[in-house]
Amino acid sequence: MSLVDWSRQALAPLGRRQKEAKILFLGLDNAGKTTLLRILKDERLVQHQPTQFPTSEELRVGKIKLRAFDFSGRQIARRARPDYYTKVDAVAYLVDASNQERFAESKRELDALLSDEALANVPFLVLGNKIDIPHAASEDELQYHLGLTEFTTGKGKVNFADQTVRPLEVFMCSVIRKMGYGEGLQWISQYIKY
Ligand SMILES: Nc1nc2c(ncn2[C@@H]2O[C@H](COP(=O)(O)OP(=O)(O)OP(=O)(O)O)[C@@H](O)[C@H]2O)c(=O)[nH]1
Ligand SMILES: [Mg+2]
Repeated sequence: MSLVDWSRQALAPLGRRQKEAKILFLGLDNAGKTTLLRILKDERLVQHQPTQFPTSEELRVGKIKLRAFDFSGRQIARRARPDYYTKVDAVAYLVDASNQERFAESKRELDALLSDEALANVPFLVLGNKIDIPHAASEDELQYHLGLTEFTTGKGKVNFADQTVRPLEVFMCSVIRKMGYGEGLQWISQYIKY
């Protein structure tokens, strides 16, 4: 930690600042992570270059303050992330639901994340994006291809008495139409504890 960072931390008023939850936006390249993050951040729909370096943004979902981390989905960059995997409160995993050819690849990546020790018990929101494209997979089809059919935990209110399973749900969305992801983020925000 640099001296500047250290003094900034030391001077932050204790307990006054609301805690930020840490959420990772993951998924293959071209899934729509950066487009979603930009819309959440400043409501703007912008065409992006593929992400090169991780960035982070502060967001708000309801009362919850989030620090969202956006990564490159390209394979070569995926290995460089473990540093970011500590103390994660939630993962939003995006899949391009219109690109059936990459479902198997997306499943492999998702499986690797779900079995990553550092992310054990972290709630996962799977967003099936691009449903504005006519041949996009349905929610059932996507669940099937990602091998999640048996593992989703329910979209309703949380039953906190049963905390033995990792919260995991699939929500379909179209980021460019600004629909669907709001419900997903509301759902996952129930699991973010303070
Ligand atoms: N049709 C459609 N296209 C979308 C949607 N969301 C994103 N896109 C497009 O998908 C492409 C990739 O979007 P990005 O947000 O850059 O994808 P990314 O996941 O950040 O990709 P990397 O940074 O390479 O990992 C862009 O051309 C977007 O405009 C959507 O809901 N529908
Ligand atoms: Mg990106």
